[in-house]
Amino acid sequence: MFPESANGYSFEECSATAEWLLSQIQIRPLVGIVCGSGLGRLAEMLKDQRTFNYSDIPNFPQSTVHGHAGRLVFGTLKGKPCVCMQGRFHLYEGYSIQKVTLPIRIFKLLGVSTVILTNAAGGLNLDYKVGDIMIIKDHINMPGFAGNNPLNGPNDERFGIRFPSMSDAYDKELLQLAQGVGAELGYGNFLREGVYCVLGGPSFETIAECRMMTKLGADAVGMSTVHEVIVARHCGMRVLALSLITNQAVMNYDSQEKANHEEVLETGQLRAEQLERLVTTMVTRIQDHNSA
Ligand SMILES: O=P(O)(O)O[C@@H]1C[C@H](O)[C@@H](CO)O1
Ligand SMILES: Nc1nc2[nH]cnc2c(=O)[nH]1
Repeated sequence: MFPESANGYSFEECSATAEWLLSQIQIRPLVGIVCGSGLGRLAEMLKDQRTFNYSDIPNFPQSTVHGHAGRLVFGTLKGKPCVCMQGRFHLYEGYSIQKVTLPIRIFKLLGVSTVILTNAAGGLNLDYKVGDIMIIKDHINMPGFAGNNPLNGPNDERFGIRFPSMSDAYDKELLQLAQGVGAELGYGNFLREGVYCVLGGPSFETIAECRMMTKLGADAVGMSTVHEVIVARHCGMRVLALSLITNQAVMNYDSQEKANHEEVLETGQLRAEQLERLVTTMVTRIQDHNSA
């Protein structure tokens, strides 16, 4: 069925990883950041860094994708304690969905209350341009429709409830803050708000699939984030998620365009600085909450 069966890491295993990390660092992060494909430079903005290779962290999977460095970076952004994943895990790497989302539970156990996720995505909305930044207001979870949900398996109430709502997945206050900060920074003409649709990847989508997703109400398509959002909300953290539109999804049979990972990484480089400024400014303005 799905890789490595339904069961994830136990609360005790997650706690062991979190305690190992806490024993190595002085700071107690309040904000957790996940960097999308080609967007890892964000982690370099942190001051007083303490960096761990994923290979050195107990229970952590390894990054296998170009553009995902595979490092967990602790530090401060304008004085606010943060932890940043410089590289995330994806279903198509062959990891179970529980393994893909393990770091989010570790964030929670480290004391994080707000999670900011970034990703690279294909633009489905015909008004979107390459280089637009889309604040995610909602998602469509395609693997979830097929029964692949990170909360499958026994529920441990120490993380969260059995049946969490997802109608409030994306925090409205953070979304407004992102809009406000974006306007202040002069990003008005490339800042969007829309619906992200996740697929398993690693193949990019067909023209018919893109047309279908557009009809379903998706504005952008990608291969990550949603599973992390579900796990973050399950354990009560607030979520903001941003998609960088790195390429236009191919919607026409006459088109010669083909989605490719190189273009995704190149667009990441072009907009990295603006995305970094948006995230860092937001982090300084976030009010701390203990839970959502
Ligand atoms: O980690 P993200 O969602 O940013 O990565 C996207 C999806 C694939 O991993 C890759 C395709 O180019 O970029
Ligand atoms: N599925 C998918 N993921 C992406 N990540 C970046 N661009 C794309 C895309 O066009 N499709």
